Amino acid sequence: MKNIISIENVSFAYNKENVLQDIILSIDEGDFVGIIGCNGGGKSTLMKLLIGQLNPSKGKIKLFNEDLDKSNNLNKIGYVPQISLSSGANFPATVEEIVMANLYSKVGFMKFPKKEHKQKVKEALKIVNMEDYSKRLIGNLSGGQQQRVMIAKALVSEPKIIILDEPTTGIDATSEEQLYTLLEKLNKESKITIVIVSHDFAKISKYTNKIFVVENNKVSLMGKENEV
Ligand SMILES: Nc1ncnc2c1ncn2[C@@H]1O[C@H](COP(=O)(O)OP(=O)(O)OP(=O)(O)O)[C@@H](O)[C@H]1O
Repeated sequence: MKNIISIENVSFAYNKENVLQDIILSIDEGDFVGIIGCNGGGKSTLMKLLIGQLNPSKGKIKLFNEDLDKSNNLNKIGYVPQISLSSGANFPATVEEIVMANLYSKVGFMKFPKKEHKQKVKEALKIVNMEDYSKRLIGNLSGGQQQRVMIAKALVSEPKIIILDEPTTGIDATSEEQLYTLLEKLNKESKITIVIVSHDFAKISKYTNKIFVVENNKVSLMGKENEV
């Protein structure tokens, strides 16, 4: 399988606090990757390094075989950050506005979205089964529905990889199962590589083909590859 992300001996520290040390990690096209580990272990930090929001203090990250810091391919990664559902409750934006926000670079500054942009938003919302909610304020949706909108937002820019940081926090078991089923479909049918951070080992084991454990400043691969 084609390698799309490779982390080579990367270390990272916030000020003097060493969070990740000499880590090695490889993700191939079509992988469904789980990232687990204890609280404060460095999972979110690792995700932020993958999307170029943080830079390694040592080592190299490659995206599609190019140095990530010089790469033009960062737009091929869709990122669904850890969200606090309560903080978004009063956010005065509709579902379609939230998803459209990821097309602003295509729409252009101070310009109105064209028909084609609206169509893309509609298609992304259809994939996550939220097309009937496009005019609703984001704060008036359930936690599971808000997460689906965030995935539509990531999908609208047609990514090759989607990275999700604990997307099931605060949502019920049924919505969680639906979310994983949706991710599985995107992975199998749309061939999108998925990287998901979670505390739920049982769920992660069921859906992923590769699991990395972030622990004691290190990242190790669990012996699960090729089982699925
Ligand atoms: N912006 C920051 N500045 C300084 N330290 C930070 C910053 N962000 C995170 N840290 C510290 O880095 C360490 C790793 O944090 P990180 O958020 O990556 O862990 P995590 O594994 O995602 O945790 P959780 O499971 O609780 O979400 C923690 O000790 C945290 O306090």
